[in-house]
Amino acid sequence: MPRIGMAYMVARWEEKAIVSAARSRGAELELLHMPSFYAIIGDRGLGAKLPSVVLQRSISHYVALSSTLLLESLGVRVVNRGQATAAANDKVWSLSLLAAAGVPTPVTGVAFGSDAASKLAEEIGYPVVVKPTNGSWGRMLALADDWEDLRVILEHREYMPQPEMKVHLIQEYVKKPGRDIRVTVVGGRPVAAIYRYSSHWITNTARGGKAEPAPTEGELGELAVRAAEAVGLEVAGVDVFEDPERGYIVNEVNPVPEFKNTVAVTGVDVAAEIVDYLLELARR
Ligand SMILES: Nc1ncnc2c1ncn2[C@@H]1O[C@H](COP(=O)(O)OP(=O)(O)OP(=O)(O)O)[C@@H](O)[C@H]1O
Repeated sequence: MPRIGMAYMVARWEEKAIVSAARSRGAELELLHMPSFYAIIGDRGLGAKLPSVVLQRSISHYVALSSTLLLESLGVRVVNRGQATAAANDKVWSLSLLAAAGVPTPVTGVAFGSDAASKLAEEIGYPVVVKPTNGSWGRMLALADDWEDLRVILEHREYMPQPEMKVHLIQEYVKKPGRDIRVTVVGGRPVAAIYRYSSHWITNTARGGKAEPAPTEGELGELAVRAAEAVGLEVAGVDVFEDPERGYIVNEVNPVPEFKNTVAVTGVDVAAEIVDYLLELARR
């Protein structure tokens, strides 16, 4: 049996499900607890003692990226790769890759000062969404119906000390039908999909929306796979909006997706799909 591993920080529902899926396949999944882990960059001797394939599940974007790059320097094959994780963690980077691959996305612009941001919002057309380039769980997302709203949002951002707050990512507001879609892609296949409903415009389940199964076959699944591939992700949570005129458009791709709700709603064993993919890579 090939050796596989999982880099993690805290064992959420997902990490526990991955451990059980490996156990039920008789596979040994070695747990690499990132807060206790350290290594010299490029130490191939240490790399030889580690599992040849490691799944990255660290909850912090920063730890996930740095520990992936560190493990890669030791010669470990990490899922997802560092390059893909870096791109997915940055909305400007990932949206650029999606656009280059011809994957439809919300019209998005970037401005680096308040005047420029106001001109950009005019060009995109109100209402607009302002989001951090590296956010998750819908944190710090703001909706501006007009210039007055945008002025207040930009003023708040100007006073925030974080340098990334000077990068204004402004996006058209997509008139989605009270829901969005999360497609989970593993190894180039759309394994499960759910609709996430909410009366609030932020429909992520992380904010408490309800969910239902969505189809994985056909256009939706194919688009999600193209999006994951464009960013180089092997395991991905692809967030898709339904636009009344353009149809499916990809909002973003997540490199360490949560899938508890997806499993509860669809019954698909996402953890088993991930473990099978790791085992397949480790056997190569
Ligand atoms: N341009 C938009 N138009 C309409 N709704 C949007 C738009 N952008 C985001 N939303 C809503 O806000 C939610 C969160 O947005 P987004 O996914 O960009 O934020 P996030 O912080 O990266 O969340 P996560 O990474 O947890 O999915 C989306 O699921 C969607 O419901």
